[in-house]
Amino acid sequence: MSEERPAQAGSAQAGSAQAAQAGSARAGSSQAGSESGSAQAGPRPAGGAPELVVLRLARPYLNRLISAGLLAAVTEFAALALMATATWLLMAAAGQPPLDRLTVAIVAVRALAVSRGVLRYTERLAGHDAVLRLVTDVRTRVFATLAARRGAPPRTGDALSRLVSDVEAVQDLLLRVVVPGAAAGLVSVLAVGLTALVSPSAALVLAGGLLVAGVALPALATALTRRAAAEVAPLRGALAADAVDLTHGAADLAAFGATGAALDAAQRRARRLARLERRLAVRGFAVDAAGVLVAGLTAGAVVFVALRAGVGGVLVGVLAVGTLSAVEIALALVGAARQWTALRAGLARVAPLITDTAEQAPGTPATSTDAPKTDAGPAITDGGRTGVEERTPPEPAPAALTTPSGDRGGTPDLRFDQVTVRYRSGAPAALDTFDLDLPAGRRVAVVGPSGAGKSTLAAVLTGAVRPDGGRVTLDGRDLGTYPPEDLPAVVGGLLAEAYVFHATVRENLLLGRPGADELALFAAAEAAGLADWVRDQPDGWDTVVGEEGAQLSGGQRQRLALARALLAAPAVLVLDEPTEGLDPVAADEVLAGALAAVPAGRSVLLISHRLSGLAGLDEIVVLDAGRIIQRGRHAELIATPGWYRDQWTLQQAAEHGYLAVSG
Ligand SMILES: Nc1ncnc2c1ncn2[C@@H]1O[C@H](COP(=O)(O)OP(=O)(O)OP(=O)(O)O)[C@@H](O)[C@H]1O
Repeated sequence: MSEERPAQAGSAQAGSAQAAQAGSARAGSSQAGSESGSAQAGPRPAGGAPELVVLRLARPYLNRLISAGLLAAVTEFAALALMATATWLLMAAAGQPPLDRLTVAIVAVRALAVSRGVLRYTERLAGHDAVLRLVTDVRTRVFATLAARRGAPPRTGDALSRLVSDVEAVQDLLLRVVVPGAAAGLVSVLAVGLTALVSPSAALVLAGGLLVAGVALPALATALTRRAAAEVAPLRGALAADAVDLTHGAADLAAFGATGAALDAAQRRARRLARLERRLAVRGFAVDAAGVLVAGLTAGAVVFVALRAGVGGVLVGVLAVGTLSAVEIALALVGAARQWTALRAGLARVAPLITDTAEQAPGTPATSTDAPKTDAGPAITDGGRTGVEERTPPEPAPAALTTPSGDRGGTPDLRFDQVTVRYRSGAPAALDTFDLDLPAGRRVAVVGPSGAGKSTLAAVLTGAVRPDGGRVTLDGRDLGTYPPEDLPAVVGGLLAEAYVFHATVRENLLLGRPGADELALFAAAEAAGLADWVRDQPDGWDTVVGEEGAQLSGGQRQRLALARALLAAPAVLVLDEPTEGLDPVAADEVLAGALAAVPAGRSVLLISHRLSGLAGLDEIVVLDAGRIIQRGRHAELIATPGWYRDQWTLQQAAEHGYLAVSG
């Protein structure tokens, strides 16, 4: 079966060229390495091969590691000696010799059987003692490097994966590869030496068998599994990152109708991982079976040669069993090689973080291994359809926000009819018999104190919360009867605390309208007050915004989320606190820009705790504890005693001073 290339996996996962690019970068960063015959997942760290970087770090614990290796060798040798002695005892006893001739062997069998357990325990103790000390050092270094990369931190899922599974690769390298490998090598040499004392020709045959078991088969195992194994660790990292996006960004994915695509991408990745792991297991078992065959053939050949050399019957039996035992010990190298192959990608990911600590200054962009762009999730866009390649955005041509390409029909009339929402039975209603008409083209604001039920209204509209009573209809059709995938095109927009994905600005915007052209992107960014910032970035639309938009200011994050909602341009646009985190002047500008950008004929439901900028709206509804306590236009409401007028006065005073209000 031919190996699938990571890039192909990426394209399959995301179903588009752009996603393939991101997917291959995320899931297959090791491709280059594997193609060039190396299983590394990224560039070679400054300190050389990843294994050498790790082993160099192990220097302070060298004595402990050597002790562990020697104890492992003695343990294996004790096992071999036990088998050989027990065979001699059984075969010699068959001849019914005087008991005193067997005494030494009987005592030896007992001593070896007991000591094997004790030795194994001591070896494990010594090995783990050294390795756990080393792993603590490695974790500290990795953590320090990740923490220092404030300029371009890796994703939470990815960082977690590095801290946990990749660092465990260091542990496994020593405990499962280096120590048992060294022990197997040492015991093999001893076994050949002892056999040579009995029959040099049998020793030669044994040496041949041991070379096949300890060198040829491990090399075969490495060759058969290297490429698949190199893809597994980055895929696991990508899946961890998917989990972060799918959980933290669930509401936004749903609001833009992208949940299915994101889930599909994650599932494709999970299936790819399962396929690779199955392939690794099948090839691994095949090599194991070949190992058993080699053991049998070597034992047969040793017996044949020993008999021809005139070795006595009892000793031939000892040689046969000893050979089986020795080859089995050498076969541990196959397991070590497989482990090594599986560990290499993880080691390659962790090694730069060990060597980086000193060099990586805070704020320094990450190296290509960690370039956030490579980690950007392909699942959030259905990209590859923009055709926009320029690194620096050009000056935008004047453009109005256009609606998405598909004809969605006219704007439907939205109606809330006695809607009641209760999050828990017995708890006060978050929305209590709420009524609202939003005919096509109308613009309504819902305001009210914290906890009044404003965001609950948005949640009902996006289908995230189902009413306990009453109806929400679009052109008379119950909202609940719309397929979830159709709803975002009709009603949606900016949710409270919108999630910004660790991807480029472009990819974040395209979540709103996959395939939007650059003109549309600019129009939305302009309306949200983000375009100047994009133009100032060296990477323009390809600027990576960091996990949850960490590399943006709070205001920029909000503008990005607003631009995405404006780009989506559903028939009924919901804007939940669109100016949250902006200063009053910027908030007024952005709100005015956003409302002006909504095409005529589309409806707007604006949710806000800020009352500035609402004068042009058709209606303002004041909510308190889920109930409507006031409604009317801005001019009417500030002329009427009540919550709205009080709040307006307070907010104006806070923003402009009491003199401005009284004047
Ligand atoms: N997921 C939830 N589970 C339980 N109760 C909730 C949940 N979401 C909101 N509530 C409750 O419903 C009521 C209305 O909350 P909602 O978030 O709609 O208010 P809000 O007007 O948007 O407030 P704010 O302006 O502070 O965001 C509150 O009492 C809140 O505690």
